[in-house]
Amino acid sequence: MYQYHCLNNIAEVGLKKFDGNYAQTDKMEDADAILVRSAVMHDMEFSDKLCVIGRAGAGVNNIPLGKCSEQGIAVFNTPGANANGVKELVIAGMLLAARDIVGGMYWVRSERQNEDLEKMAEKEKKRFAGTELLGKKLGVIGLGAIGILVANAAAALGMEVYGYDPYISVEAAWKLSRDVKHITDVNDIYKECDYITIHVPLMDSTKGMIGADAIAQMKPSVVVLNLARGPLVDQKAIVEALKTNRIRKYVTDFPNSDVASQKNAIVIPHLGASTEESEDNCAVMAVKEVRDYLENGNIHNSVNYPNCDMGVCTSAMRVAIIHRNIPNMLAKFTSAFGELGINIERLTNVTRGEYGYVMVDLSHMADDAEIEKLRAIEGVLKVRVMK
Ligand SMILES: NC(=O)C1=CN([C@@H]2O[C@H](COP(=O)(O)OP(=O)(O)OC[C@H]3O[C@@H](n4cnc5c(N)ncnc54)[C@H](O)[C@@H]3O)[C@@H](O)[C@H]2O)C=CC1
Ligand SMILES: O=C(O)CCC(=O)C(=O)O
Repeated sequence: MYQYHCLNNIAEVGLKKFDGNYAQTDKMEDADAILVRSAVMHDMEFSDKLCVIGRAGAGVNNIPLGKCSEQGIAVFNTPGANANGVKELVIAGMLLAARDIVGGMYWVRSERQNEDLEKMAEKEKKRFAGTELLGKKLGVIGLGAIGILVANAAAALGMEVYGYDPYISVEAAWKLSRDVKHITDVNDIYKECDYITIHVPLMDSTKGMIGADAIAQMKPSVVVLNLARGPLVDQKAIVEALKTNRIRKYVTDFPNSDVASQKNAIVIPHLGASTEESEDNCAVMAVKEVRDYLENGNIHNSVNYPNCDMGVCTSAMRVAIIHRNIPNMLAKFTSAFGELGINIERLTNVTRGEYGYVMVDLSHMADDAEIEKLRAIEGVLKVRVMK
């Protein structure tokens, strides 16, 4: 029986994918698996029992990846599962910035008892007028699951789309509309575009990516959109730019008091992935990944360990070993099994950066004492047995 613990609300349709071999626990220390959305996990301690964290979403900046890797805890996310939800909010954000729809709605509400409302509306509407998206230049920074959808949708709306992503995957490049102009210098986006939207992960290398230098190059009429993570945009610089009308609007999904106090900020309470569809997709994908890992040792969409798939074990026993990626590890494992007189029927060894992962299907069951010998090998971080 496996136990899982939810740090956030995880959609029911996903939790239902756990079968009778799983029970939910309120105690994190008892869990084999944790499911999480945005809860910040950096100060949490993890028990030796914990094998896997399933992030029902894309960003993993709330999870201490280094600590997890060192403790042999696999971390998964759900690439693309909420991308459409975010894309639609980005398009909505551009529309809300282009015309003062919200200001107009508030005005109508404030005058709702006025008998002349209909007539007044025709007179007052010029205060809320704006521009169209058609023909405007949109710069998309980061062409992953979300950036691609935004770029393609904007191109379909008749925008001139500039795309920048020096690390774009081949698969992503195939999905990108041919109407999207490939930009190799992000400064061209800052200088040229009427709308700029950022869709990169928050990492040391991307923190403050849009700062005072970038803003200084932008047109004063620019709208900057950040539905990725607050700190990607230097908060002091953006507040200053809003105060001095150096930019037209800032649309963000990440509220803080300073930004929310600015007249030209459109601030949303982290709603990008808060749609029924995105929540369901993320939960279902996360549970699937967690189950495949716990039951079969297979790794898909891990952000800290290499992908690995040996299907379902048909041998007497499967052993999965997370280890440091240092010389001679494989030789130590195979000779350990040899000394025990256990035949290896299948073996996969994959590495990623500092870590390696070995899965072996064995002809005979190894007992607990024999498995302990594997755990004692220097460089081994976690050993799991699946029968
Ligand atoms: N507001 C919300 O509710 C949501 C926000 N997000 C945020 O959006 C981010 C992106 O999500 P996805 O598109 O699903 O991730 P993704 O991993 O599919 O795409 C990220 C892209 O950024 C690119 N990239 C990395 N560093 C870059 C740099 N310095 N310059 C340009 N491109 C760079 C990568 O090559 C990759 O193509 C997530 O990391 C998360 O922080 C994601 C989902 C929901
Ligand atoms: O679960 C959520 O609502 C947060 C979504 C998000 O920010 C992400 O997937 O990176």
